[in-house]
Amino acid sequence: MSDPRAVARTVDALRRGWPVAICGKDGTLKLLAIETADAERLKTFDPDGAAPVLLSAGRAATLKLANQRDAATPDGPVLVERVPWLDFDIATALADPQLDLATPLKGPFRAIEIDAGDAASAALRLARVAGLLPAFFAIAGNADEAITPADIDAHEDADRLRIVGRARLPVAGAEDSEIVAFRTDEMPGEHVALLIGQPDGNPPLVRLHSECLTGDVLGSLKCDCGPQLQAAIKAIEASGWGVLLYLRQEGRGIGLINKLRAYALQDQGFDTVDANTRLGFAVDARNFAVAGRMLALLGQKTVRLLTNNPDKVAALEASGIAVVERVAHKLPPNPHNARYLDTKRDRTGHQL
Ligand SMILES: Nc1nc2c(ncn2[C@@H]2O[C@H](COP(=O)(O)OP(=O)(O)OP(=O)(O)O)[C@@H](O)[C@H]2O)c(=O)[nH]1
Ligand SMILES: [Zn+2]
Repeated sequence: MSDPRAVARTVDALRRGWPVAICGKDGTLKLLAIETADAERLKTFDPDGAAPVLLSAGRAATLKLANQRDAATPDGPVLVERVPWLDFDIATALADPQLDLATPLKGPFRAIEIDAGDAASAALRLARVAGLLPAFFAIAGNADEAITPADIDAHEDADRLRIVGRARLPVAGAEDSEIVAFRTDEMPGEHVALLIGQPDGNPPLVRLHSECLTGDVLGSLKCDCGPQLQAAIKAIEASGWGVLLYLRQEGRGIGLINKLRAYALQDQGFDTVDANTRLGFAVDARNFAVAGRMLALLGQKTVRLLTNNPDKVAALEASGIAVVERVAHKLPPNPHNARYLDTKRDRTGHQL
């Protein structure tokens, strides 16, 4: 029986810099997240200084470790051999690509075989759930308390979402609106839907908006999120009726802090795609099954979708929602987001 609450406890431990353990199909790994560790914690966790460093394939590629990996798992996690000079500071530099320009890495680093590959892959997923850099000290061996990869999957299971509250919410541009809030028992993020207007027999116009604190709240010009959010409310209102889903998937699912790390890499010249990859994340880590579940709970299984992103259409369809029309949602560029929009068009298949 998988236990999603165990993941909540594990995420909490990771963020406090405490060791955790994952028991996979092929072995158990005891893990210490590098981001929240320090030299003293490392000494307690690994008195012999022998724990290898677990990194993502994307980070390993930057470190030129990719070609040393087991050919059977080209996208899998990478384990870096621990040698005496690989101390806490060097491990931190391995973990965080923001430091690459300031502290050119020494090396040579050597990738070694991973026995507990299932647990290692799960550890990288867990880092994303915790909003941490995907980099750990990892020791193979037994642990008293360990979560399983299935626990992590259950933690993200959209089917566990339910409606927990609703109220009338007139908003600027759409006075006849109702807000509906969703959550699971385990996840801290509370997704909301704004139901705009009244059903008129036609499929609702639906917008899936992913949280962007910088764009939605602070008016960041680096992306198009803020204007897209406001324009979506207006477009739905003008169409008669529809639903805006506000999904708590900040930074395309990697969390605010990791998105800001991606921004720092963008300041160094990398685009939005390469920044995510260099940090060790997928280009898009969002789970749109969440949106499918929310629409199903609202009784809307057939929609018109406001998006330029064909992946959103495909993902909604895969979660059982019929998308009868894609409606373009383009906003004029500004000097700060022109490159971001070009990258969306050229590298992530957005129809712009
Ligand atoms: N990781 C990362 N996330 C970003 C970046 N810029 C914006 N975001 C996030 O991207 C999400 C918005 O997604 P977009 O890719 O802009 O657009 P989309 O939702 O895929 O597509 P549309 O429906 O066509 O707008 C929000 O969660 C933002 O926080 C970035 O440079 N890096
Ligand atoms: Zn944004």
